[in-house]
Amino acid sequence: MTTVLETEGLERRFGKLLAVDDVTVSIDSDDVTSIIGPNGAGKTTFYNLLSGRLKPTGGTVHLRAHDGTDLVEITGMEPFEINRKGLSRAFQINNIFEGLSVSDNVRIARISRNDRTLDVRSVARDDEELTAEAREVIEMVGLEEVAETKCANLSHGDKRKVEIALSLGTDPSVVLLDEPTAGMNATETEKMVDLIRDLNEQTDTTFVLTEHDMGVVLGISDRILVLDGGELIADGTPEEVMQNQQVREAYLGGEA
Ligand SMILES: Nc1ncnc2c1ncn2[C@@H]1O[C@H](COP(=O)(O)OP(=O)(O)OP(=O)(O)O)[C@@H](O)[C@H]1O
Repeated sequence: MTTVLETEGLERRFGKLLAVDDVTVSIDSDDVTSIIGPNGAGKTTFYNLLSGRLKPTGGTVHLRAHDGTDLVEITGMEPFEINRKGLSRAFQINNIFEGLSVSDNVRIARISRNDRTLDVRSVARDDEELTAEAREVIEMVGLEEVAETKCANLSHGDKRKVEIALSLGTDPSVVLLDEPTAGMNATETEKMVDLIRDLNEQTDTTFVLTEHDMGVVLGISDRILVLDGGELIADGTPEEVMQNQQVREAYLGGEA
């Protein structure tokens, strides 16, 4: 077991409200981890604290960088710095350049990763390397057939794959996904679940996701973290979490 991401006593207050309340977790690199909880439980705030969009009012966050052996503290860093350290958040499609092809989108993600500038000459000079790197990422997510298609013309499912490709293009140690199957039909959902599981197993990247669809959560997760009222009320395997009485009451209304 290798810890890739760790929070200790993480807290975020908004006035009197504790949106994230003393959350301590360590995420294992072998696991696909899902974060669930009812509306307002603190999932988005937790993600925002991990990715640097919000500063915590207490506690710490540590990350194992892609090429590093030790955990480094990322608490309070700016989002771009955290991204450079190896934590990438895949937003729901809105960071894709719709007018560009899949391949060009991934090339841009690689350029930002490699500290290359968007200067045309430097892109041209690095062209072969960049193209090979982009192709590798595109193959990882299974978008070879639409590599030269403009993103605006892709299906919803393929756009979500591009979003994952953009994250992978930055060589992350951890990718945070926001509801990766939202808006997908059953076939697309199944393919996305398989893709995330395969990538988690076959790459050095660890996937963490928030998801409302319990079918997806149970199908994809090695481990589930349950937030309620900002507190971590359960942390375990799907079986353990589904058996947890507090989870049944708080999250599933005691019906499960
Ligand atoms: N910027 C903010 N200012 C004040 N309160 C906030 C802010 N952001 C979130 N909150 C509050 O913090 C709590 C947690 O919200 P958060 O969005 O993190 O929950 P969530 O689990 O992501 O919910 P959902 O599933 O509905 O997206 C809620 O009570 C919310 O109203």
